[in-house]
Order: sequence, then C-alpha cells, then structure tokens
Amino acid sequence: MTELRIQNASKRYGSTLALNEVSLVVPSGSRMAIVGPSGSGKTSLLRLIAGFETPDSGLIEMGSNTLCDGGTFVPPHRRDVGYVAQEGALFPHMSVADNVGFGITHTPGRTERIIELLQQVGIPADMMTRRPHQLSGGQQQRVALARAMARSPSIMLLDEPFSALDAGLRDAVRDMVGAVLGAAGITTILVTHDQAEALSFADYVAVMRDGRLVQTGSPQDLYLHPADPQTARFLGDAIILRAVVTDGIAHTLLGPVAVAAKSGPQTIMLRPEQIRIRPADPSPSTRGRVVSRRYEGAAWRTVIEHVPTKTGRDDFVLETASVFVAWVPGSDAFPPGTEVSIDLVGSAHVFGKN
Ligand SMILES: Nc1ncnc2c1ncn2[C@@H]1O[C@H](COP(=O)(O)OP(=O)(O)OP(=O)(O)O)[C@@H](O)[C@H]1O
Repeated sequence: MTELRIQNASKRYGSTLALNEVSLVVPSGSRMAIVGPSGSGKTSLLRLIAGFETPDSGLIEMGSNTLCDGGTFVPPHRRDVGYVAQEGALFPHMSVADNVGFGITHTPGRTERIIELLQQVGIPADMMTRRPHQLSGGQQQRVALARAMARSPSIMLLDEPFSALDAGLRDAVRDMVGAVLGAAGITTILVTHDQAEALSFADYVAVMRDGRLVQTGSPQDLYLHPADPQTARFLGDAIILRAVVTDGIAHTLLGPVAVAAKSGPQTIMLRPEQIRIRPADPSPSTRGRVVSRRYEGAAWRTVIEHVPTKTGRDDFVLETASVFVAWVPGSDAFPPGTEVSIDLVGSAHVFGKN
C-alpha cells in the first residue's frame, strides 16, 4: 500500500508548457483516473511518475521515498512502478511466458510465479508458449498487465490500456484489471480519454486541461458538481442554463428546479437524467419538440428543442441550452417532431461561489 504525492510539478517541451504546477495526491491502494482532452498533459504526468521524464520543477514522492525533487532523481527501474501502455507493447519475438517472466530473476519457482500471474489475469497456462500475435487484443493486454505485475509494484500506471479494444471486451478487461489490482492492493493511475471509463473505474477522478489540474474528486462529486461548464461537458451531457434564484428555487428556461444557492442570478447545470418528458398537455408547462433520438437499448438519447411560450423568458437562454439531451426509457415512444411537456427533477448544480 503506497500513497503517491505530486507537488507543483511543471514540464515544458520547447514552447509548450505540458504541465503547469500540477499537485495531486493518490491515496494508498486507491484507483485514480486522469481525464482530459487531447494534449492536456495526461501522458506527460504519467511519464514523470514512471521516471521516463524529469520535471523542470516540483516534487514527486511515493510512500516515504522521494522520487524526484531539485537534487534527487530515482531512475524508472528503481521506482517500484508498473506501466501498461495503450497497445501493451509486448515483445513480439518472445513467448507469453518469456514476456511475463522478463523482469523475474531466474530462481527456483520462477515458472510457478509466471503461471500464477497468468492465472490472476485469466490466461490459461496452455497459452504460455504462444507469441503475442497468436493472442486476441484483450488477451495481449492481460498478458501486459501480468508482465507489469511480475515485479510486484506498489503503483501501477495504465496509459489508455483499453482504448484499442472493442466496446464489449473493453468493459470486461477493465473490470478484470480493476479486480486484480484491487485484490493486490496496488495504487493505480489510469489515463483515459473516455469519461465513462474514468467514472466507472476510479475511486477518484482528476480532470486536466491545458497542463493544469482543474478538479479532483470522487466520480459522483465531479459528475454532479463540476467546477466549471467546460468540465461539466467533458464528463457527460450537461444542460447549462441561466437562472434567477429565489428562496432555493432556480427559475430557468426549462422551468423551476431546486438549488442550494443564494437568491440572485446564477448559472446552473442539469444532467439529462433530470429531464422528464411527457406528451404535451394543455396545462401551462414548459414545452419542447423532439429533434432527434438514438436508441441505446435501455433508453433513447433524445435531443429536444425548447419551444418558447408567450409567458417564457428568452434571457434564460445560455449558449445552446435551448437544445438539450434527455434520456427517455426505451419503452417510450417520442419520435422526432413530437411536442412534449417538460418537468425537471432533483436539484440543479450551481457554478461558482454562492
Ligand atoms: N516529447 C515531447 N516533445 C514536445 N512536445 C511534447 C512532447 N510530449 C508531449 N508534448 C506536448 O505536450 C502537451 C501535452 O502532451 P501529452 O501527451 O501529455 O497530452 P495528453 O493529454 O496525454 O494527450 P493525448 O490524450 O492526445 O495523448 C502536448 O501539447 C504535446 O504536444
């Protein structure tokens, strides 16, 4: 069990400031996902932790050891860190057993250790003599994990290891990797582009943008209480609205919704699952029209356009919020063109200080 601490780490490549004063604590035995748009600095951060790069400034500590500061630099092979890259990067000319055994010294019990590691990741012993090209993509990634675990690292770094796998396999391999690392108590950092993967895999999520860490928290906290609209959109569909708050109720283009905020003008966020639609009825209600929908099994991802009414207020419109997404149960039929009445459920998130 090992905690990782990064303090004010910066890294510049020529004119690009890839990491700008990044500070992060990954608690011992936890799983942290680092997400952010392309070029935001995720891989640079992972490479600093692995020791493949040196920070220009800042401090990295693992448990009671300093990995780097102004004067100290522990090289990668002394860091007690495992690394699994996007495509596994197995040695193509070596068998599965030799790949996994690469970092294990030739002592009695070595073969048993290789078999045990392969068993942990669900690879049967009769695949030991195969070469990587004789394995499926998912099997290759599992062997790569077994190889990274061979030296019993305290920290595992996963650099988009599931991104080359197709959707079904991806979920299964991710769950298996999470279970294996969790059972071994290994502190894990996963870099991913995929917000759904980050939210489902991790105990903590860190969001990066332009080399900075913009927010860290539990998946639920980040999804429901993002720091700013950009982070909100990055983590899923978000409906961002202007509101006027009175007595704990935000009045918005889409109707009233509860908020925990002081009275006055605010910017609020709803998630699509907070929108309920029903066939338009004659009573006064917020109205919309279905623009398009996509079937996703349990639910339709439904795009709705707000339909202004005489009593409505246009000044609540913020950016594209008059067109928004709702999740509609798969059994309900609201084809494009349907006029609907809209209700908001739960409470909205308020950006900024209240
Ligand atoms: N070795 C390098 N030389 C020059 N620039 C680099 C180098 N490595 C990274 N960069 C730059 O640093 C910035 C951050 O890159 P990094 O790979 O860390 O981002 P990322 O968030 O992992 O992106 P992606 O999701 O596309 O992999 C980018 O602008 C990138 O072009």
